[in-house]
Amino acid sequence: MTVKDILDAIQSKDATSADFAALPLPESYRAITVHKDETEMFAGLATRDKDPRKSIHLDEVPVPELGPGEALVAVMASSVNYNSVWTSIFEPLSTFGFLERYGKVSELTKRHDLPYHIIGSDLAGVVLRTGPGVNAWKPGDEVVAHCLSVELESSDGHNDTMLDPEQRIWGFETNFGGLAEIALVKSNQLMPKPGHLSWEEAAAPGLVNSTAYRQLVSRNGAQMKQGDNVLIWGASGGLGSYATQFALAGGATPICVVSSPQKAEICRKMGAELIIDRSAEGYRFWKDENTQDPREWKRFGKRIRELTGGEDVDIVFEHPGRETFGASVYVTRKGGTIVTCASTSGYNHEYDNRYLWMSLKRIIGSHFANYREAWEANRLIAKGKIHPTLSKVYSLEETGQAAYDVHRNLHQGKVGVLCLAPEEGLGVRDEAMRAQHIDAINRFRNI
Ligand SMILES: C/C=C/C(=O)SCCNC(=O)CCNC(=O)[C@H](O)C(C)(C)COP(=O)(O)OP(=O)(O)OC[C@H]1O[C@@H](n2cnc3c(N)ncnc32)[C@H](O)[C@@H]1OP(=O)(O)O
Ligand SMILES: NC(=O)C1=CN([C@@H]2O[C@H](COP(=O)(O)OP(=O)(O)OC[C@H]3O[C@@H](n4cnc5c(N)ncnc54)[C@H](OP(=O)(O)O)[C@@H]3O)[C@@H](O)[C@H]2O)C=CC1
Repeated sequence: MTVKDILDAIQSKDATSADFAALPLPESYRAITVHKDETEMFAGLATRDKDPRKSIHLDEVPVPELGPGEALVAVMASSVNYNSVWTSIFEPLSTFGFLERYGKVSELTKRHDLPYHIIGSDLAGVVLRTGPGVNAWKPGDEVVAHCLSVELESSDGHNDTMLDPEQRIWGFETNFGGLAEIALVKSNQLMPKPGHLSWEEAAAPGLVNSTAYRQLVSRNGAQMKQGDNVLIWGASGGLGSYATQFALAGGATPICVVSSPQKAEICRKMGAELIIDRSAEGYRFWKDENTQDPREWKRFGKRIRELTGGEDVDIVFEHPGRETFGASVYVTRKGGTIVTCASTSGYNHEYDNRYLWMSLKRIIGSHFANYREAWEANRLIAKGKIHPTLSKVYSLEETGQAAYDVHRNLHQGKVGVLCLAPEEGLGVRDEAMRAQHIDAINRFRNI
């Protein structure tokens, strides 16, 4: 039995759940990995010069044992997230520490502590097997998976599962991720695959869409409302392309920050009208490595006021971190919110706290999403209210290049990866709905 037989079953129109359940599992499968004995390979290099193409490998690996509450999924497509870039450059720390720590939780979690890390935090595919205690999903189900892995043995996580002390990001802080032909997930990561999308389109939104939903829309985040002005950094990037759609769909006004006319055009195509090209404007929020320039914050704020007709922003959707955070705090309206989920340009932020406390602003930390938030975000995709922002699709063999593109900010929106899917465009089950939204689905393609 090989993965080819699995693919044949998925592509045959009449395979039933019983047929999938009867398919023997292969002994091994192909997966994107980083290697524990290479974690020092980039020592001494600047972040920018650490090249994911050198650390990312395509290996044949054994199928992991299936535990209670888990599912093995045949992965048709996945996508590249920035967390896989971090893993591949071993920053801010090697992810093998996470696997070692997880391996100590129980006899079963020991499986995760391996000399290789199978990475990837998105997938679209078909359930192959479910473990004991799984009733909601069965072999043959077409699914996407969100990346929240929780144990939920402590009371702490039972109001909001993101607060579980054993909360992990699957494929980053756990092994057996989605950039592979087969993945191991907890069954409470599974959600229905939107029928109007191909495998690679369905795999693209997952992580960033759920994150942007919690960060901007959810009561756990900024609770955006109609009429809010929302400043969105990297508005045509992974997170930003969903934040922009949420702002528009929710009756808010996005002020999109991008770094090229091409990216500005993408934002216009999404329906945004207020756009700032940070490269063209030449903002230098830092005079040197240690000193910010408040005059530049003010120049940025003035530009926002010009665009909004004199208003400041209610919410800043933050993730660049050190480079922009001082400006983000400054330009937020009195009583407004800066909601942050990352620090791509550096995690030691500096801002002038007088502008925070005197103007009663709030900083909210946000991280991924709980199952319900991920479900609601996926539901919006399934209803055609929010669309994938897939630009380019790579083969599994080319994942290193795909991660390099994201690391170097050469991409737009999301970058997809075909895993078992032999070509793009497969897996669409609802052609009528697709036809209704085809222009929006293709907005980011091949630009
Ligand atoms: C969905 C996608 C998301 C993304 O893309 S996010 C971007 C990528 N992710 C990242 O860049 C984050 C990567 N992770 C990290 O950098 C680290 O992961 C953290 C900085 C988040 C945490 O570091 P750590 O070393 O794990 O945590 P500690 O808490 O500093 O150290 C653990 C030890 O410190 C003890 N400790 C914790 N809090 C306290 C306290 N308040 N007072 C005293 N001790 C404390 C603990 O118990 C434990 O101890 P013991 O080692 O003995 O188990
Ligand atoms: N905590 C969480 O749950 C999550 C955290 N993240 C983190 O968020 C970050 C962004 O992820 P994602 O959106 O997928 O990445 P992308 O690279 O797809 O998009 C980020 C965008 O941010 C902009 N940007 C990058 N650097 C700077 C800078 N120095 N100043 C201003 N803008 C900048 C770029 O847009 P432009 O050049 O056009 O301005 C870029 O397109 C990563 O660090 C990632 O790890 C991501 C998802 C979930």
